[in-house]
Amino acid sequence: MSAESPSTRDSYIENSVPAFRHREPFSQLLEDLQVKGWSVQDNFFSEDFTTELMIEAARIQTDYMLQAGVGRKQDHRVLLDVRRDHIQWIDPDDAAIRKDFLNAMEDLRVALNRRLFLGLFDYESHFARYDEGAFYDKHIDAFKGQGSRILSTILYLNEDWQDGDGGELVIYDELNPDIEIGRFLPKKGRLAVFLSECFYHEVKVAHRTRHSIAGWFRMNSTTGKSLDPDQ
Ligand SMILES: O=C(O)CCC(=O)C(=O)O
Ligand SMILES: [Fe+2]
Repeated sequence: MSAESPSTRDSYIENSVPAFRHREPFSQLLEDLQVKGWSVQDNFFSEDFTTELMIEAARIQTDYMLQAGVGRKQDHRVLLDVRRDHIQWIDPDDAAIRKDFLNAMEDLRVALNRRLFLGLFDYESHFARYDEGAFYDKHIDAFKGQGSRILSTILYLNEDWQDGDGGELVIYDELNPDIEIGRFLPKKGRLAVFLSECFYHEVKVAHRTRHSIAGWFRMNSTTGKSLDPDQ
């Protein structure tokens, strides 16, 4: 008998493009998170699946994208000296490959809760495009005890990304955010995951257009008095 969850098996078989390359897609990622709180995996999804997502990313026209901002809800501001990417949120009602992506991340959410008891409640995500010259200064995705974002994910979609193309994700040490602990090119199929409250990170200036899907697994911060909407 296989130990995998039924939902993983279902999405492996039923998606038009299978999301995962094999039947134990999460084990290394879960182990890394348990040991060090972050993980970078190459070829996390099947090649065809990532290609479909890249085609989708390239189709989004600038008119339908937002200049990304900083802060949530009423604190939201566009600060061009801090970040320069354009984004488009993925909607739970979206169809086709976007839906398949959300389903695959739902499988990951269930696996994370089962293995690591993270209590992840939902997932919000957006396509992001960094044009030549765009960057995102060093920042943290959630402040301790304040945010509902628990785990950050970024899937990179860029074919043939070379050293000189810039746009690296830099991750800083949890205890001493002055120390760089990892630097990763945004290569097609690479997935970066880290605890949102623990790791400062930054996107270096991109020297060509850089596509990705950034997302956050969240806990449920809705209380009887106030609703905690996504985005
Ligand atoms: O694209 C990346 O490598 C990181 C993006 C990021 O840090 C964010 O959107 O919060
Ligand atoms: Fe971030």
